[in-house]
Amino acid sequence: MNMSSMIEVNDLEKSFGNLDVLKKVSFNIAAGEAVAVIGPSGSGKSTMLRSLVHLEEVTGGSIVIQGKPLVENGKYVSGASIREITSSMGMVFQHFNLFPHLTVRGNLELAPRMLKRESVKEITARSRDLLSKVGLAEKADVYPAKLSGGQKQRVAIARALMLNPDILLFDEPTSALDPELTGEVLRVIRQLAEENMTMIVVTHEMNFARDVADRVIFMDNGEITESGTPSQIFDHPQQERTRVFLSKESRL
Ligand SMILES: Nc1ncnc2c1ncn2[C@@H]1O[C@H](COP(=O)(O)OP(=O)(O)OP(=O)(O)O)[C@@H](O)[C@H]1O
Repeated sequence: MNMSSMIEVNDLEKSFGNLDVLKKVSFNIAAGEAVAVIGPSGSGKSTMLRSLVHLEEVTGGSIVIQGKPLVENGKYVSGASIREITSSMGMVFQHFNLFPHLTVRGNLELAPRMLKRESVKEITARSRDLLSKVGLAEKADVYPAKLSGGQKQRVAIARALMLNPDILLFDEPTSALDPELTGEVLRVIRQLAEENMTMIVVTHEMNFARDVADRVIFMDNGEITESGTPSQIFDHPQQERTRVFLSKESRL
């Protein structure tokens, strides 16, 4: 095993009935790498990401997280190990998934308080720090309904950071936002990348993928058809399908 490998995926397969959504997908993510996953709608990007945190069952292949097997021969390991392994990963969803009945601070503190790994004092200190980090210190006692989409997503990122994840997974974090609100969210993700957080970002934001990612993975029809530096993918795409996709992406 490569010791700096945070995620190793080999021949991952997923079918919904007759539909093969992931067809022997393989990739590695190194510690500190920021990887953007791009590709046409329905190509399997979200399914791939969700498989890493057991939000999907898979039908074949293996996943190893920080040297620990999570999926072997298409089967997740036992329940306790799944929770232990997936707890090293934080996930941010397209639709924020905040708890509407909890304040911003309540959203951040819920999981750490339930886990009881540290004192309430430590938890409240960290939620204050993380809300400052995402520029929302003054919103701690507000309910999500009172926030803009961009603010909600920044709360969701702070919440994901509360459990000190080693890896962050973003599933189209700006796709539900009005264009004028994407910048504030992308800035936070960019800052995390600059701090060398290991991350996978599924995105339709081509400029972001080009500027922030260390590596870009292109998925098409359930397969990784290209992987390389942003310059390799955007300036010299090898595959005709990649060229067609990039030329159609209106935000490029
Ligand atoms: N629960 C499900 N049951 C059946 N089919 C599903 C299910 N979830 C996803 N699919 C199908 O799997 C395929 C891949 O979906 P996925 O969401 O992973 O693609 P994607 O690349 O993330 O697309 P997008 O960019 O539109 O979000 C699609 O054809 C989708 O319709």
